[in-house]
Amino acid sequence: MKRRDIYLDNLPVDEAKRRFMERLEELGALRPLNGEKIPVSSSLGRVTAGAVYAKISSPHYNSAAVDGIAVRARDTFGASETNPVRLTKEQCRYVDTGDPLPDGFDAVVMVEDIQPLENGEVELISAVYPWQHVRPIGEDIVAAEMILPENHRIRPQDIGAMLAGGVLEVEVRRRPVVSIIPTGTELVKPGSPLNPGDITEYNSEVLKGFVLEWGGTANISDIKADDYSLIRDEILKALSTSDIVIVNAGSSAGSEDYTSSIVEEIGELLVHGIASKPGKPVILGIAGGKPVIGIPGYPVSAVLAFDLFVKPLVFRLQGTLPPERTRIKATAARKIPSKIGVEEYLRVKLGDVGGRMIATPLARGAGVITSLVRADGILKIPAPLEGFHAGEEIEVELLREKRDIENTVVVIGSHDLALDILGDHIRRRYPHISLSSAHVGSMGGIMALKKGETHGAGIHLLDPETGEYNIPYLEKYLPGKEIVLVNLAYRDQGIMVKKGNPKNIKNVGDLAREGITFVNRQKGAGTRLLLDYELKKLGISPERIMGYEREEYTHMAVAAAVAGGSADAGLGILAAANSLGLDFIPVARERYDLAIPAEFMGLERVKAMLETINTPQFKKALEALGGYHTEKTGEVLKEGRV
Ligand SMILES: Nc1nc2c(c(=O)[nH]1)N[C@H]1C(S)=C(S)[C@@H](COP(=O)(O)OP(=O)(O)OC[C@H]3O[C@@H](n4cnc5c(N)ncnc54)[C@H](O)[C@@H]3O)O[C@H]1N2
Ligand code: MOO
Repeated sequence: MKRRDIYLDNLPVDEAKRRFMERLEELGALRPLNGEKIPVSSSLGRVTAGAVYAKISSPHYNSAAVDGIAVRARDTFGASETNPVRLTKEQCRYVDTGDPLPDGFDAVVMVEDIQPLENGEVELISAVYPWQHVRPIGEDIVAAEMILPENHRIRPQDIGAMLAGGVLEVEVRRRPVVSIIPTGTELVKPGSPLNPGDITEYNSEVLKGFVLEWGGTANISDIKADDYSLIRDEILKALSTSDIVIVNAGSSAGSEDYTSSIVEEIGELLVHGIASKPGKPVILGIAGGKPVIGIPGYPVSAVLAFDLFVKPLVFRLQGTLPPERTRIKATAARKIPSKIGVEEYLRVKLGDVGGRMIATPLARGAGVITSLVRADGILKIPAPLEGFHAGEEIEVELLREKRDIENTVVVIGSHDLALDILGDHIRRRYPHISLSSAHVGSMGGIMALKKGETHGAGIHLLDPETGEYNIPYLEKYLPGKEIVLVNLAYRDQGIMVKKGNPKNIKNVGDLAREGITFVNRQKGAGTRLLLDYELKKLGISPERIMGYEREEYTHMAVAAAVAGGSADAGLGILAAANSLGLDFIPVARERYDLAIPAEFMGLERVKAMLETINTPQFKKALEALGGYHTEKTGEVLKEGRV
């Protein structure tokens, strides 16, 4: 009979860590690994397994520190401008920087400070003291002196010091070996044809990448199906060849989640389940004196749990501690709710706007690996908190350099592929500048402008009264604010339907037909306002559209819903339809603008953005998407107080 594992614990993260580390410590499993001798020239990044001592002194002879003449200091005593001292040929020798100091000499005078005379003699107008401008034996390193202590991560300058000290080989800690076992009957190797239910196995490569960054090595085993004895045998094999064993997935409460029972059978199960989100179903155990860790299957959970529990081990086995991430203070852009009793790790985007660091949360789903790709930082919400209010000060751990964030222009508002292309083109022209765009709809963009949280808003808001785009909304919501309104493009909006238009949808009116399911955009999205405007013109009430309430946040998400078959139609841009092979029924040509507060126009990153918008390369790339029109692209449509 299949046994279903139920979580044993819901331990606070710190408590789980303490329990695990203390037991490993008791067993001696955290002792730094033994050393191995390797050439100094390939020791970069490795950790010394013992102190390193110099074999020779550096310099190993007394050497001239400058170009000039070697002298005996006492011969120069008393020299002054009014009483120059004359040295004979025997009393001086010309030397270059680095030359050995000739026998019997004890100082060097810089070539600039001597007055050569015709007969080979020289005149000095100031005295020198003994050993002036001489690098004596051992100035840098004295033979037998300690160059590096034990447990020191070797840097380029350390390599220089060792080689100068005559050390050619160094004893470094063996790299910790981490075995990673991907499990799951649904998993297939990257590149395999994908049938419904198949999942591309990529966690192991992500985890391996981290192990390498941390100084270890990783072995990835073949994918193991969800089978108790297969997984157990693989763990036993891995224990004999590695220092840490990771089982990926199968850590939750599913009927095929065996890891915790296996750990109980072959060793000691210390923790199953922590009060963290993501990362909850972690398994911490020990077998054969080595850590065996069950890491959740969802990619973000996997990365987080790996960071919490495996990173410290990889560093400890090398005799070091993990580096700490930089923390900065930021302001929460919106309310960030969180469940009490669970420590939450939220990925956030950061924007440096008007002197404040603004943090906007990214998608929370544990399966959204791109939230980690896009994240600038991690916000840890402590278990006792219910989250944060909008505007509250929070502390964020940086995943990117602060300088890169400070060189990022923030555009919040409606989603448009043109922004992705713009970001790419800005980076081509200015490698140090990036564009970060958050997709909250046109109205969300205007609100972000109002709150001073963005350098620009991407908007396409049609005023149903006047038929005018954007300006009436700026006047209404940002009265008196100095704004520069720049056109990004005109674009075709239309109904996206499956290839061949199987439901024969011809216009907006058809969306209300029996049997048609629709997928909408979120409230405040310009595309949704356009739909409402078109429906109103036709006198169709939204309730008649099946799926009007279903909201997606981007054109691509709407296109994906249509391509995936969960909706028959959705409103969006031609480029989104094209990219997923959908048919497109044009509805309107609309104006998509960037609204930029005048106060930001002087910023280098904003200037770089506006300059890039005006390049022929950018316009050409936009046109190539299909459905974009660039006649007005880059044109300032309004400037000044609205
Ligand atoms: N009834 C409950 N179900 C679940 C709970 C719960 O508390 N009660 N917790 C959820 C949480 S939280 C997580 S996290 C997941 C993790 O469960 P597992 O560790 O058992 O992982 P799987 O269910 O096997 O996989 C989850 C997901 O990730 C994909 N996956 C797995 N391995 C890989 C890999 N190597 N590369 C890429 N993707 C991978 C897998 O196919 C699934 O889609 O459990 C919840 N369930
Ligand atoms: O805790 Mo799971 O790890 O949320 O996704």
